[in-house]
Amino acid sequence: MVHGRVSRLSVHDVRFPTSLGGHGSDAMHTDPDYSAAYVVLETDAEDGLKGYGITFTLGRGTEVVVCAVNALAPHVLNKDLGDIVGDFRGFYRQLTSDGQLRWIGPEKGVVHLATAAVLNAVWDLWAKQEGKPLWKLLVDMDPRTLVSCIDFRYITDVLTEEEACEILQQSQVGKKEREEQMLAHGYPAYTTSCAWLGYPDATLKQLCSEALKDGWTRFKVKVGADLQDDIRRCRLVRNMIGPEKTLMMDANQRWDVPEAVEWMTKLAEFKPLWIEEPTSPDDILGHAAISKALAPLGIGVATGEQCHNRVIFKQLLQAKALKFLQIDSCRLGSVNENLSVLLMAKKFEIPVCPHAGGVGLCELVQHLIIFDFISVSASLQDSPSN
Ligand SMILES: C[C@H](O)[C@@H](O)[C@@H](O)[C@H](O)C(=O)O
Ligand SMILES: [Mg+2]
Repeated sequence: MVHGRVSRLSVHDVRFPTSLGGHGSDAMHTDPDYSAAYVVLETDAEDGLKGYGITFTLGRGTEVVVCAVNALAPHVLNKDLGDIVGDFRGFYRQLTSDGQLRWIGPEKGVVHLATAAVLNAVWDLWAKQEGKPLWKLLVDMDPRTLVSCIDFRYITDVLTEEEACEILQQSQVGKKEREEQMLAHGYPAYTTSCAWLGYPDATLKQLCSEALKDGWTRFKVKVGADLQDDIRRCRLVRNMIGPEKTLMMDANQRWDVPEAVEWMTKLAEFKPLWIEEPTSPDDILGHAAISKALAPLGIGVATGEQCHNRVIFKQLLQAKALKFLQIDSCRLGSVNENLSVLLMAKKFEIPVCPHAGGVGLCELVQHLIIFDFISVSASLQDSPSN
């Protein structure tokens, strides 16, 4: 039983100097300091449990998100946790509809990142009070309760509450076996850690050979800044991993649409499974054009880490603009909004491969993707997450 009144919300600006070693660097973020706006919720309950939630940020951006979290705090403080999760859709709607704060969103940008951090902390506290990891809390929840956490506003043309329930009902078959499979074998993953853009070739080689020794079979390489560099680096990695293992490429929004097609045509010889974020994350039709042009080369488009909200994901799916959908546990409005995107992806039969290249993201998103496999997609095909 969830209980307690929220008595304190604190938010910390946590930063790691990753830019010093070029860790996390890509064609657009050349000096990223992996950081987080880190929220802690306390209640007056005697169990002493706290809820921890983050949103991923980069360096100085963190101070802006911390401000936004503080601006949202009055919505949470002195609220009964039972009331919050008992009407989670209403609470999500309350946070995202704040009459003054929504002007600097709505449901996008800093204010949405802050919403994610706060709601991630609420979910964490709920799971802790139930004595379960988050994925298990979700897996054990009945479909009606699960969908009652989702705000369906703006997506009912594609997914209604009834349809969402049906999807969850249908996936009840084989759920127990899939849960056992996850507990025994875990979820397949890929690594990005070998090939950040700022790494010299020697580092790339060393990390790649270590990753191969550790048993990795899927590798993502950063591309997009300089074509000749990309050709050299992709050749190096492909030669090291051999023809059978999987290679993905990530351009972090560097290109215009025709440029993306041209550039990827030149990198096609390295047989990438996908090109991630080839262009602006807001350009739905641009992604669709790139998808269409690259399909004959066997290259899929992946995107989502900077996709603002469920509406953009809805349109990417409607426009057949992506072959791999990358949810982010901190960019969308926490579990609540991610649930709606997982269900839409299932409806369109698009595999979900979460984004996790940042501090804390792997830890968070594993809960969502394990839930997705057990309770929604029921498939591991084409779905490595990093
Ligand atoms: C700045 C970050 O490291 C990004 O480069 C990273 O999230 C990346 O896009 C990824 O897909 O992991
Ligand atoms: Mg990426």
